[in-house]
Amino acid sequence: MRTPTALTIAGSDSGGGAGIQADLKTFQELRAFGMSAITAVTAQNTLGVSGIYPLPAEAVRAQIAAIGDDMGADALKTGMLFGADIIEGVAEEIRRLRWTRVVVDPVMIAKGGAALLQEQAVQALKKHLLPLALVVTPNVPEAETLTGTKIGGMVARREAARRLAEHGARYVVLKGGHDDSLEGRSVDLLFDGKDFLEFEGVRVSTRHTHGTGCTFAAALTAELAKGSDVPRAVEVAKAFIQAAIEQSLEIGRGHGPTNHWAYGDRRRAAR
Ligand SMILES: Nc1ncnc2c1ncn2[C@@H]1O[C@H](COP(=O)(O)OP(=O)(O)OP(=O)(O)O)[C@@H](O)[C@H]1O
Ligand SMILES: Cc1ncc(CO)c(N)n1
Repeated sequence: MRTPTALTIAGSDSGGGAGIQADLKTFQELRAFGMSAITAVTAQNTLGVSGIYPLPAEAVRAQIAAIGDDMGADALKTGMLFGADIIEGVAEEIRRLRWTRVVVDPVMIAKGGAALLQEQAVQALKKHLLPLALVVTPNVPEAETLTGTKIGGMVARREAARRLAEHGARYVVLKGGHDDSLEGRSVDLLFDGKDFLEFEGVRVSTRHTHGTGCTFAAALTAELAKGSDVPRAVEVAKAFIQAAIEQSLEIGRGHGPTNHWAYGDRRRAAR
């Protein structure tokens, strides 16, 4: 069998819990060959972001072109893109290379409040990238920014998912990490343009949730690279992040990373 390949176009997290580092660890755990195009370097740990150093849009395009013109990618995800010029360059490369298994994680703000996407870049994301997305994976605040509406509970989440699909994304996963209206549960909503599916997990009481969104989207991308359809890929991604949050590593003094090998450990133990 040909080796499945997965590409992440995202920012580097020096702390290793989010961004490129979370993505590559997740790809590896799920047996997809991981490749990366770095958009920005962040100085970051479990306490917060202390520096952001974006790369020129040209450098991001060159990395994507180097991969696309030789190795190809069975699926890709985008994470922190920072600026409108980077977004436009990424969108042009995705179109040029005719990549279709595209997961757009519309990363905007780090847990500590640092802006990972410039305000004026939100329009560029909507205009250039959402139409290329097979799946878009906003959390609740990101969906609020993208739709310009306040999202209070499950009914509002469904409405927001419909609106996001109108921007061109084929599937929308509106994640539930920030929705504490459902006591004891964290429920992700999948919309395919017609029907809704819900993916439910037990809400873990922990502060170690740094990089949950990146890790979830990376697991989804790895499964798509291996040929899964979107609902199945979301199911695996949900199980992957659930294990990674439950089996926390207790690293750092703040919001620690999730455990990227927990899902694999569970699978091996179950055999
Ligand atoms: N405390 C929790 N317990 C169980 N699952 C959780 C918890 N927090 C988040 N999740 C799950 O983790 C995944 C990511 O969701 P979340 O909404 O937190 O993403 P995010 O805000 O984009 O993450 P980040 O910005 O930290 O990378 C979803 O599948 C969500 O249901
Ligand atoms: C580089 C990077 N990407 C994404 C996130 C969101 O978790 C983060 N904190 N850092």
